[in-house]
Amino acid sequence: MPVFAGSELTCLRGDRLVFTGLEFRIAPGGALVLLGPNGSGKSSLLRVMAGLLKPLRGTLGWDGVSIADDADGHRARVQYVGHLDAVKPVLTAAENLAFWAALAGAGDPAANARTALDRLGVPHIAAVPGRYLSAGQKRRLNLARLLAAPAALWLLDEPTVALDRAAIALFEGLIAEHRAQGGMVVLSTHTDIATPGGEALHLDDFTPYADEGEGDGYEEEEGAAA
Ligand SMILES: Nc1ncnc2c1ncn2[C@@H]1O[C@H](COP(=O)(O)OP(=O)(O)OP(=O)(O)O)[C@@H](O)[C@H]1O
Repeated sequence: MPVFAGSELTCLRGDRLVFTGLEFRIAPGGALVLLGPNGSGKSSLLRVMAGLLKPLRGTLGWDGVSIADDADGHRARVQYVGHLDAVKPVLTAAENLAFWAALAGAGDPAANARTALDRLGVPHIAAVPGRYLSAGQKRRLNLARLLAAPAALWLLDEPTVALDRAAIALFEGLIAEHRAQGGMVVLSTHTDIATPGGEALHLDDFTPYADEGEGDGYEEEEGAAA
């Protein structure tokens, strides 16, 4: 059974030490909920977990194999939904999803796209260009990626922002289904998202003391986007 784990993780953004000595472990069917105030490092940790940001120190492993030694394998098992929109404005909702499905190697990307939009309760937006979608519709479209391009590990940055109550309930059902099939979920949130049996990880438990950093701590990373 694969286990996704991080050990002694330290993260630097610009010249700011965001967290240090962070540990986590997640098994098939598991859920990890990242909690903490603004700026405590939830998005940074998700990006580290996705392999998009290199930790300053520490290791990440999947089934005992270092992610650093198997970047392609890790990319294939991860679906990362950040809070910046990944919706291409000139493509329709269905084309956006089919693009993601094709990238993940789906046999019939258009069919995956249709099914995913149905499951997210928005089949009617299939032919609507991304630029005309409402904030909540865009969010549903981003989450539909999880179904159109399936992956074992879902990494979700504030996934319920802009969602209405019905969509949140629907999304909680999708998480439960994914976990029941052995999938894993890590998500950050400032609200309650039902993840029965999930574990909470409080980022502020790993915040270094102020004098451990250097400078003003707000120097931007080279070529980085949060
Ligand atoms: N590209 C960047 N360059 C420099 N510093 C950054 C960059 N991105 C984030 N940071 C800093 O890293 C720290 C952690 O930010 P992060 O976005 O991970 O926090 P968060 O817990 O997700 O916050 P929120 O709850 O507001 O979304 C913050 O102090 C932020 O200013």
